[in-house]
Amino acid sequence: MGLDIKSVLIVDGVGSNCADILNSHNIQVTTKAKISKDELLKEISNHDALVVRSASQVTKEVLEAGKKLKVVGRAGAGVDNIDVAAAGSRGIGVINAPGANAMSACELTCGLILALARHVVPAAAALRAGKWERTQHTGTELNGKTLAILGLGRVGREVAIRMNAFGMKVIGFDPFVTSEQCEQFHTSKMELDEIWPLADYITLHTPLIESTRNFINSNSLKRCKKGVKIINVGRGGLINEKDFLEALQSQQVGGAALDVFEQEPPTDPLTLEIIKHPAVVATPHLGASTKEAQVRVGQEIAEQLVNLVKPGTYSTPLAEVTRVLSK
Ligand SMILES: O=C(O)[C@H](O)COP(=O)(O)O
Repeated sequence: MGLDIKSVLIVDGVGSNCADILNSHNIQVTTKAKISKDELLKEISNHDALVVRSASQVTKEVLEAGKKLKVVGRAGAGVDNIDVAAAGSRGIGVINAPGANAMSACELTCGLILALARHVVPAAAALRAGKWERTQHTGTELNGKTLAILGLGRVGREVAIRMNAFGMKVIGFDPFVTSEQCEQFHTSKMELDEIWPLADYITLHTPLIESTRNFINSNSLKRCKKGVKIINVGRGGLINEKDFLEALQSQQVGGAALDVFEQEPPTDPLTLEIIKHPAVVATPHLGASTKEAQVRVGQEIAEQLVNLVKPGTYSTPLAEVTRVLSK
């Protein structure tokens, strides 16, 4: 017997295919591309399930207001915007679509590494402003440089495969991946202490949890090569922004490409100073923002929800973050 899900609230601009699939199974859908915290608190009481991307914060308060709420679906990978523990203690399941946007996040990461190496963004901005600057934008080759990947999950290992093809030496850190597994994607597994002094580029692909918060801080940065380049398409909280700004100002960090921030959209003056720094390329959390990824995440979440109502309808496996649905 499946869950009784009659009405789903979909927010944060999740692809319309998600609603179409649910509708085709007679599940009612209310879609609000943008929703304020107050509106969410009010609206959630009418629904059995909620589908979000990263914009909405599914706090304990929201979960408590969801009197009928049985499931929260994350149309994407990271569940750091959902209070998973509070959901678990209320018997609310949390599901996600962990692999569905990995390729898009990987491709943005690779593009940003190339953009940093060849000064693409500042050179293009100068030319748009009418300045023909060639010597100022002499870059460096990636061939022979060392790329450190922190977090060798779905995104990290795809980045390893592609940047290896550019002739980069790929080293990586992930306590949950063995050296033998790393060999399959041409990566040398190392401890963090070994990685800092070797890396020319460091890219972050760990989830944001207590042990990874502020992973990049003054201590780690001072152990890096002067001029190290940092790419973050993971989560803003992985970098201590105060320490990072200081490292940019002292040129200890020689370049950075940042797609995610501690607060989104960013309003903190310190974050804004980082974004405006000439050595920084900043994008507005676009890692998963491709047509293909959005179709996949919308479909995966909708199919998982339908399977919870009518078990076995789709072959999509349940990506359950909380283990409460089966209780
Ligand atoms: O965790 C994720 O899946 C990515 O950061 C994408 O977030 P988004 O769905 O808000 O684009």
